[in-house]
Amino acid sequence: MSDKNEIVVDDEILVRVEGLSKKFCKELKSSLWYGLKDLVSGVSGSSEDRLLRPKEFWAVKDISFELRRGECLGLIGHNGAGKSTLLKILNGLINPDAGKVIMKGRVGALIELGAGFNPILSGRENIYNNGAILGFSRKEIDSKLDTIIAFAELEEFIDMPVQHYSSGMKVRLGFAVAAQMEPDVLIIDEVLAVGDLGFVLKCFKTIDTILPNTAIIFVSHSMPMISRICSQIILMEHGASKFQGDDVGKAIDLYYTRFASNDSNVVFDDGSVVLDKVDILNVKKEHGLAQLNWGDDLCIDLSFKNRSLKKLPAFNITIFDKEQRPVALLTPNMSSSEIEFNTNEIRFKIIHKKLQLSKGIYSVNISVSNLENKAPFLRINSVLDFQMINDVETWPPFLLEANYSRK
Ligand SMILES: Nc1ncnc2c1ncn2[C@@H]1O[C@H](COP(=O)(O)OP(=O)(O)OP(=O)(O)O)[C@@H](O)[C@H]1O
Repeated sequence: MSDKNEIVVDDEILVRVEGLSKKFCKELKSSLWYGLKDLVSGVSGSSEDRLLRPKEFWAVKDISFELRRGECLGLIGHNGAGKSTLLKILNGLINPDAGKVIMKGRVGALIELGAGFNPILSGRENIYNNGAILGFSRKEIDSKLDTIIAFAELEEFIDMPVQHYSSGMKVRLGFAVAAQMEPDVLIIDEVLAVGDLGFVLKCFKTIDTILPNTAIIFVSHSMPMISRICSQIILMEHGASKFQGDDVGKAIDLYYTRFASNDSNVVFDDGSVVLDKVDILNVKKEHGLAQLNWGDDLCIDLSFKNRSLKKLPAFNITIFDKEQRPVALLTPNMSSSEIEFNTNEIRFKIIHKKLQLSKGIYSVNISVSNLENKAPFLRINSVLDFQMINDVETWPPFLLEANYSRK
């Protein structure tokens, strides 16, 4: 087996990770006992490292990747998938049980809110501390200080102890230090989500600026953010890689598919009408999920039991994307609409021709209300999910058909 020092990292590759694994124990008592046993027997590095003992599990399992300057790796996955643990190993905060990490150059990291800061020191003193850790001289930090403080927009509070900063202020300072110190490798965990929109936009602008000279590893649950900056993705599940590659759209689709559920949620119900059946017609289904090709007709079949309505109500069908943003409303019915309505049931089909929603998973909310005064009778969220299939990757919610012709 080759020794860690023998591996030659080619010039361009800034991060090389090989077969990285980390196990944790679910129970404190066993964890302490194993820790003691490992200390005594000095098993670190032995073949036993690859085996799980009772109550242990793999938080990170056999992860490998390479990253060059200008590349941004997105780590995505459900809560507890192992993303932060992987980042902490990369940043040297915890040791792996197996595998190797080779990093080149200066590593900037924004991992946990406030981590890397001494809470009793001021923002200014922390900038000097962090700069020194990154290998900058006092003179070099002096020359960057004003830019960092201005970027963090903390001029007024820079001499206040960091323990009194708000979450957003800590993130501003952390990102300003990490990004303005010209890192070769920049590691960013979920923390950006704490900043306000203005700061997040500023961070993205900075990431765009430094990316050509930096390798970035970025963890987020926000798929718009991931798709905005990442050139490759690892989708983690229970520590292992479920998908790895540069097809960012495919990775995000897979991520969303894991959260697709048929659980509907009644949010308002006065008992006057009951949903009996809802389905999408003329589609193929995979694992119960209706699949439409881009440009297909959307045809929803609906039946309600009528308990007490005397008049035809209004039906509002809203389509949401997987981030739960409303993307479209189907035009509500009018009193003249051809809906089968009687004292027992209400039945109809609702058709939208040539649906041009972008690739991805969507859910449908239904509300039934009084046609005249809009008073609600029934509202059900996520009454069904469907998936739009398309070869074309698009991030805006619609891919609208367009014809190009001579003037
Ligand atoms: N020090 C620790 N001791 C024991 N278990 C730990 C420790 N740190 C993390 N874990 C466990 O490892 C697993 C992975 O956690 P991790 O924080 O890496 O997940 P994550 O993908 O970053 O999740 P999230 O999206 O919630 O931030 C979880 O089951 C967590 O409980």
